[in-house]
Amino acid sequence: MAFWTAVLCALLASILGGLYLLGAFRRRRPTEPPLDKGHIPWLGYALDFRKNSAEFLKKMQRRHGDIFTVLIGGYYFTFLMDPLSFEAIVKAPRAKLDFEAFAVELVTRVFGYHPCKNDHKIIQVSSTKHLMGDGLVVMTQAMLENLQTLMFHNRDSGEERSWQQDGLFHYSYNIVFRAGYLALFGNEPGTGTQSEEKAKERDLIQSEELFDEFRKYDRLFPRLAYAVLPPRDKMEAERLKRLFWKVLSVKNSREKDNISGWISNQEQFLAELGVPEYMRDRFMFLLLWAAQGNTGPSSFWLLLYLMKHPEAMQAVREEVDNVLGEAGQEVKPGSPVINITRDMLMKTPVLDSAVEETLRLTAAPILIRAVVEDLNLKMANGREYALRKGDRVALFPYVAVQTDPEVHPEPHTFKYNRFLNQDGTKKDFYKNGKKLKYFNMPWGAGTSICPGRFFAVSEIKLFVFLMLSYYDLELVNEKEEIPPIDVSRWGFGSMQPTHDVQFKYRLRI
Ligand code: HEM
Repeated sequence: MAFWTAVLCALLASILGGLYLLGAFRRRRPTEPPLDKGHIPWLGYALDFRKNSAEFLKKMQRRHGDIFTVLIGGYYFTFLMDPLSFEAIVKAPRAKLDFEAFAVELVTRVFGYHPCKNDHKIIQVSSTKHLMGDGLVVMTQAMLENLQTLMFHNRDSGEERSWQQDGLFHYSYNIVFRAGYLALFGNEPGTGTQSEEKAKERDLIQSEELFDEFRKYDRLFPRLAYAVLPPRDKMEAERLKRLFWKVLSVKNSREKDNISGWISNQEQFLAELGVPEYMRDRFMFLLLWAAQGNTGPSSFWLLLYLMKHPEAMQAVREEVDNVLGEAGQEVKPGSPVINITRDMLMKTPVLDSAVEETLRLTAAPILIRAVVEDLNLKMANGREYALRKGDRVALFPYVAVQTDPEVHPEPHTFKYNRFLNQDGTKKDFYKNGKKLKYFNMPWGAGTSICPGRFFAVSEIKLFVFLMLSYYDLELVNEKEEIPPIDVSRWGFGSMQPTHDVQFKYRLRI
């Protein structure tokens, strides 16, 4: 009898435990945000969220207002949709809201890298030194040289004087990815003129191959991150991961010239902390992904918007020509390639606004923090909400602010000078009559803000600068509409189009 009682108790306990895990007992407490668990136990709204996060969140916002908690794949996410209240999340101390807990899981799954507790600090220190200030001057120069090698390697062959055709997304992503990769991870070594030419040739070939493999991984990435890859794609992702670990390995990098301080410093820091070499190889893959997965797509969108908006193209072209003129440079036949310095890139308010506008429309990260201890969240309207330990808090600025018509009128229209006042100074943005601190958040915010943002903007601007200075650009079909955003990638940074757009380019001189 006692035996059967024990079995019954164990059964009951496991059923109750199972139901608890499935979220059956969770009820909204009086001070908590509205709770919506959906209809599927444990999964909650995972399928709707995964299908189109932006549409799902807009629907929830209409239903529940500016703060709500939803169940997604076993986790309770509280979404805060009021940008006036973002500060409370962004500035919360790590002891209360932690961004790393979530990142650890993702990074292990997608890069095979097991984070150590100093990673974030190492990234921050190296980025401040090498991707900002004086470090950025060096990186801008390296990026420029590699862009020029890739874009003009057959300049004298006469080939580029006639119209060339390509997909604009493919072209932009390819060039910006490869130039960024070479600027960060170094070039093939070459000594003497002959072998220098050979080294450049090897750079061209190797970076092209790497880009092809990167794109394969890129396409798998959203489903890999959500852990929903079918077995065959999972195997392919595994193959690609191993390939990147090998190509970017510490051992291979020792053979390179011009490896950036950003890469070598971080590798050295990890080595000093005793992180084994095979794990450092994996970290390099993480860095490649973070550094090269967004800038190419963003460059594509910017060029496309400029081509679809002649008044924007004209304004940016004029600015680029003026900056070149002021620096005493001109693009003319037989002249050496132009030199674009960091200083020159600081004198382009119109291009800056066009970049910012492009990112507003096409960069859509989701910021996620784990709630480390129970806490009260104070909203800008004075209301307070209790957040539970173990839940997650999330911001999706693309919906909450970047496309809010009150903050950015006609939010889905590209306006190249949206971020500028008449006198060329930077504009302020308001909601409910209050000035917003967070009105565009392509880089995230707070401790997890993108440490490569200044370099990223330099990369995009250099690319556009060169494209506009050297080439006439036209869409093959001028009437072609701007393609929609691929909604499967919401939350991962720069969005990609559902399909490419054919364009033509020809040397202007
Ligand atoms: C248009 C281009 C880019 C966009 C839109 C972008 C956006 C972002 C965002 C939204 C995050 C994380 C936010 C979060 O988790 O809260 C991030 C992280 C990061 N980004 Fe960027 N990024 C870009 C380019 C770059 C470049 C060029 C580099 C480096 C050369 C870079 C390096 C990193 C790194 C290392 C992290 C992780 C930081 C950490 O975990 O401590 N990014 N980026």
